[in-house]
Order: sequence, then structure tokens, then C-alpha cells
Amino acid sequence: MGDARRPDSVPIPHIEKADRSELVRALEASLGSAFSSEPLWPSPSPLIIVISGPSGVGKDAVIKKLKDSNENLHFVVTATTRPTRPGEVHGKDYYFVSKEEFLTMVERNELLEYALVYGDYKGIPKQQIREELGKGYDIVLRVDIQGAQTLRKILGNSAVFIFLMAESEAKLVERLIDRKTETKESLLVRVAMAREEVKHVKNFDYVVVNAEGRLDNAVKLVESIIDAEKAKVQQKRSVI
Ligand SMILES: Nc1ncnc2c1ncn2[C@@H]1O[C@H](COP(=O)(O)OP(=O)(O)OP(=O)(O)O)[C@@H](O)[C@H]1O
Repeated sequence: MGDARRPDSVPIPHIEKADRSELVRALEASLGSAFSSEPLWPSPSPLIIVISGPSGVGKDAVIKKLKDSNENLHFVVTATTRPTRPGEVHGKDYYFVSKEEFLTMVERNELLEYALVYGDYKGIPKQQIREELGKGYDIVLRVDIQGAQTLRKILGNSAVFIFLMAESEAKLVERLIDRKTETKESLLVRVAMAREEVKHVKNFDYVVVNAEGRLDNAVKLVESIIDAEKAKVQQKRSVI
């Protein structure tokens, strides 16, 4: 029995005997239209990826590695009122602004999210995100847990939220001690906060364990999450 969809009048040559273009033409004639070269699926839209986690878990370490090998990611430069530390570059590490300038940005609704952290303001400029999304870049935001919660309220499910975690509380504490950036007081605050912060993991989309000596694995997992999000049929649309 012949195929009811194919008119008998268009013979399709034997696959062994015809060349490829002949076969394509015959198939097109049989189906009644030319094969389109248009993409079957649109390119994925740019994403906003929020990376968060307790102090000392390795957010900066993961982001530094991501920067080295992902040209399509834009890492948002935060505006801050804190003084520049040696080696820091304006526009690269932070936008260093005065308190007055910062408060003007707040007034003009130019910040996606902002907070007062240890007496200094920190905020995420909206314009930078808009511009980079417009150029097709995926946006990476590095925020503390409180910032992530605020961003969840603002961005809802239009962004991907990743919680970075150490393999154990003990390892996290060791890492913070070894970093040698904290006073004993700030160490206590950070460790106590970390204990509370882990409870917020349920508000995130993904959890990535950054285990001792396995930073590369954590980075790979973050990259895989981004790839998987971009392959979703129902894609997130990040609009600021
Ligand atoms: N997988 C890992 N194995 C061992 N050491 C690590 C790993 N990841 C990060 N570290 C180290 O742990 C310390 C804390 O990491 P990092 O400064 O990146 O944390 P953070 O989450 O950015 O902290 P904060 O929120 O306080 O800025 C650093 O000294 C870093 O080099």
C-alpha cells in the first residue's frame, strides 16, 4: 500500500542511485513545499543568573573561574559607597561613588536592589543590566542571601537562583579562618549568619556544593545549570 500523503506522480529516486540534491528536490516536490533553512528553534534569550551563598563559601572563587572561561557572561559591577581598597579599579571591581551620588541613584530608581552593608551602601545598577542583556549577554549577579531574597521578589522566576554551599559547616568555618580577612568578631558574625542562611536554600532553584579542593567541579556544575536553563522549552525571560 502506498503512502496516502505522497502523490503517486512524484517519483523519489532510489537512495543509492540519486545524488543528495536530486533526492532533496524529489522529497520537496512530494511534500509540496521547499525545505526551509530557517532555524527550527530560536536562539535562547539571555538569562540573569543570581549566585549567592553564605560568606566564605566561595562565591568570588567560583565567579573568578567563570569569568576566565565564559565570554558570553557579563558580571555586574556593583556601585558602592565604601572606600577603594588597594588594587581595586573603579568600573572593574566596583563603581565607587559618594553617598550623595548613591542616594541620587536610589531617588531616580536606577538601582535594581540596594542595601546598607556594614555602614556602606551597595547597589546593582539597572542600566548596566539592560544594556548587556540587549547585547545578548547572560548576566551574573553575585549577592548575599538577603540580596538574593530581595531579587527573588523583584525578578520572580525570570532569573535563575543558585545557592552555593560548602560540604559542611566545619569546612566553611575552616575556609573563613584560612582566608585571614576577618577579625574574631566578624568571624563570629559571619559564621552565625551562615548557620541561619542555609535555611533559605529552599527559595533557590539550584544548589551547588563547593567542596574542599573541588572548585572546578562547582564551576562546571554552574555552567551546566546555565546550559540546561538555555535548553528549556519554556524559557525564562529576564526583563529589567
Ligand atoms: N573549593 C574550594 N576549596 C578550597 N578553598 C576554597 C574553595 N572555594 C573557595 N575557597 C577559598 O575559600 C575562601 C573563601 O572564598 P571566597 O572569598 O570566594 O568566598 P565568598 O563566598 O566570596 O565570601 P564573602 O561572601 O565573604 O566575600 C577563599 O580563600 C577561597 O580561595
